[in-house]
Amino acid sequence: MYSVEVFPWNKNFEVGVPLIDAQHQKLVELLNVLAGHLAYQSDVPTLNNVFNDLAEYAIYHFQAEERIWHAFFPEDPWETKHKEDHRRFLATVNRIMGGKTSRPLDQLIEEILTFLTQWLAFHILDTDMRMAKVVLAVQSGVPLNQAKKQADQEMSGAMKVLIETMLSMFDALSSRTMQLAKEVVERQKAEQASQDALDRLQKIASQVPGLVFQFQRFPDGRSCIPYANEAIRTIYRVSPEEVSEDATKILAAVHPDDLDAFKTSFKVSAQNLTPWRQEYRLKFDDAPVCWLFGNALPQRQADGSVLWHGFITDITKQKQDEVDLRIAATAFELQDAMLVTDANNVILKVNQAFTRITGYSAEEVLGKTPNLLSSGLHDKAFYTAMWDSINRTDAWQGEIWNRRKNGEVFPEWLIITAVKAADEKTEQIHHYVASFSDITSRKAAEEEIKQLAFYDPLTQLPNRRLLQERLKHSIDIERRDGKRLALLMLDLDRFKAVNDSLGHLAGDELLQQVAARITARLRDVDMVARLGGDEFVVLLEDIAHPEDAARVAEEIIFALSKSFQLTQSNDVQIGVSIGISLYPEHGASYEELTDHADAALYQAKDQGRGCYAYFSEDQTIAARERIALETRLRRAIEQQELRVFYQPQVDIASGRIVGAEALVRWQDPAEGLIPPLRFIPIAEETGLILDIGKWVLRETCRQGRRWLDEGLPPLTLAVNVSPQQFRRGNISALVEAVLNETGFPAEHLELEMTESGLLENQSNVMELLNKLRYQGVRLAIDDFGTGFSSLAYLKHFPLDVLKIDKSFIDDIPHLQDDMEIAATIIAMGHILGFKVLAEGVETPEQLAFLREKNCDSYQGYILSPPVPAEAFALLLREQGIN
Ligand SMILES: Nc1nc2c(ncn2[C@@H]2O[C@H](COP(=O)(O)O[C@H]3[C@@H](O)[C@H](n4cnc5c(=O)[nH]c(N)nc54)O[C@@H]3COP(=O)(O)O)[C@@H](O)[C@H]2O)c(=O)[nH]1
Repeated sequence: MYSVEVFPWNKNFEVGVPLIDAQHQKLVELLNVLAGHLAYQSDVPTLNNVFNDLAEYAIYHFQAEERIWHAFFPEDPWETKHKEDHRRFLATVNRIMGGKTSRPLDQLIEEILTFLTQWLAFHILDTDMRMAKVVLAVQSGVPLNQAKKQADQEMSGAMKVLIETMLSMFDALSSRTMQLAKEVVERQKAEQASQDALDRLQKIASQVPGLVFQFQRFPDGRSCIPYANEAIRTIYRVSPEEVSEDATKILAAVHPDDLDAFKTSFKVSAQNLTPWRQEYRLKFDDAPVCWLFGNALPQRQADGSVLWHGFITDITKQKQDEVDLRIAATAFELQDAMLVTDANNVILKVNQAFTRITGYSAEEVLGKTPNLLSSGLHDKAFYTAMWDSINRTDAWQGEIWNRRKNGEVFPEWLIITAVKAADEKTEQIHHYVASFSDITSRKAAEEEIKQLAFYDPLTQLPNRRLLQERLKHSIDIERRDGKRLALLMLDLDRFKAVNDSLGHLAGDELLQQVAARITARLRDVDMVARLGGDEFVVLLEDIAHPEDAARVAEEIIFALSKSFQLTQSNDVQIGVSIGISLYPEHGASYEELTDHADAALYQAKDQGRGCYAYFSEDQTIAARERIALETRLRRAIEQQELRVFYQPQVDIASGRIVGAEALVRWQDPAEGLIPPLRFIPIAEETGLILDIGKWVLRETCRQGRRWLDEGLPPLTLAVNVSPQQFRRGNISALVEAVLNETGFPAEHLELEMTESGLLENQSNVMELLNKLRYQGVRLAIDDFGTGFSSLAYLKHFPLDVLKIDKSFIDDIPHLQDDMEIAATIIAMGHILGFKVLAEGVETPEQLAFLREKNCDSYQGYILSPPVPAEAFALLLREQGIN
């Protein structure tokens, strides 16, 4: 509650009646409260309350007083006047209160205060005091009138003086006291307002990211920080209090390299009263350097000092970003071409290196896609794999061929990186950054290095190192696949003589031509290497038979035996010796195979020039024999030394010859009749079987026609068809041509094929057999039971005859198993609709068994071995007579 002590309660105010004095004291309190409200300029509602309190209390007090006076002065004029004074008091207070809305508040309060003061002086200190004295006298037994006189006398002197003194004091004091009170209130309000403003500012300052401060510099050089927000603790590591009187600690934190500039900047700002703006660093031993930016406005102070108000922000991150940007900008303009696209692959930015490498300026490519660089050398799968990688791993790098503006295609090493949004959750790609370098020269250098490291500079053939690596790799593959390879070690004969007589240049030229001739004779999968001097090595991969290596060796020997045309001489003759080692027979490493091929080379040389030898002598002999036989067989075919023999096929039920199997023989002029088992395998290996098969078919059909024309009974003539014929020859076309050519009826021709022949040609065998069937030819399965096929499998093929292999017949009737197998084949064959023929029947027991098992037919020595056509015709004729 506001309270200004206008009238501090005084003992002199007491009338002597305790009840009344207590109430007077309360009234004076209310008076002072009112004065306080005047001083503090309270609002109307508050004043209303005070007035109401005053009026209520006055009424209460008046009633108390009046009851006392009435008890002592009933119907006395003093009592009447006293009551009259009380009514006037209330009327005056109500009047003043009634004017409170139309008059200035302080005027109103002053008026009531004046009134109350006078009331205190004239009513309380005079009337009430006087009446109290009377009451006290009457109580002590003094008659009323005498008591009144005594009271008048007592009140006339000192009390009057007191009242007047008090009133004049009030006049003098009240206005000043009120004035002072008003000033105090004004000041308090102003202070409150400025405190509020300061609180607000501090609140704002505490939220400012950075340091808000005042810095003061005095003419004598001292400085201090009168104000700093809390940020000073984290930035400068001091409290605002530590530097409020002395700013030295701040200066101590400034980086030594920036200190002079820091001080100078304040000096200049102070001199010119221009804003202080400065970037500088702070240095603490235990932390990285931090960058600050300060900005403050200076004001000259009355004492000559300068006071800055401003703020300092930490710009370390910004500085780092600037550095990063500078680095990025510098990096962007380095040697590698750079290209930035948006998420749709539209080019947004390229650097100068891009222009230098591609020939396209930035203006020419911005807004386009990198497709304009496409060389067309990569297929769709390449780009699909590339984008797959980018989508999966956000990056791709590799070699790619692109096209320059001038059309030139060039290799580049390309790195593409997808740039995603900072918000990792969205995973949204915003840009692609590609950098690439032209690797034309690098590739050329790599190629050159590779060439030097792995190739012989004279012949451009692989060198020892490359051979070694390739052989190692090949051994791994062959081992896995169970295949074999051969290493041929070559040594040129008479090369030294050429070198010595015609010079090194001629020698070099010869070596180059030798390299070319060897290369020309090899398959793509093979390799020829030059180890140095006149030493060459040939690596043959995946060879089917050991003698294949010998064949290649012979071809090379032959190729190098022809004369060479050199610049200096037209007719240079050399030769070559070749040593052969085989994997896996002769070794399983480069060292073993080369050592053994080398050893074989010495053996070859021992046998005279222009020879080859295997590491194993047996193999050399076998290979040479086979090759010799092959050579002879070729000649035999040319010389028409082949013959067809016929072995009768007999119907078991009737015992009559119903057909014959055509079997080839070689009638060698020197050696005599050579059986097919000696030359058919070689013919298969070399492909000669195609010619032989063709000849046998033609010869058989011609003979068959002749027999028909001679009136012999019609027969089924069976011709063997090798797997090679199925695979490589167009057997259906051949059959058609031969039948047309010879006039032999298709239905009398039977083609025999082995199970393996069928299995090897699975993909198109059904189609082929159907075709042959359609042509009217009969089809038989030879050697049934020796392969892996089952009857269930064979039933799918359009076959007519099953030929039980001789091996199941041989031990009948001695081997129960074979008998059961033969019986089963016959039974099952019949169920599946095939005719069954037994091969190699030599004994009556065998024949009896077959008859018992209802086998359809047989062939075998029991009747006749294969015989020439004339002999077979005799058999037929004899049968006719019988
Ligand atoms: N692709 C071609 N293969 C042919 C051709 N001519 C023959 N051959 C195949 O050569 C293999 C050996 O034939 P060959 O020496 O003629 O032997 C046949 C018969 O002489 C022999 N045989 C017949 N009956 C008996 C007998 O009672 N005892 C016995 N020890 N041998 C007998 O069986 C051979 C017939 O075999 P097959 O062809 O399986 O019916 C042989 O595999 C011929 O196929 C040809 O022109 N092309």
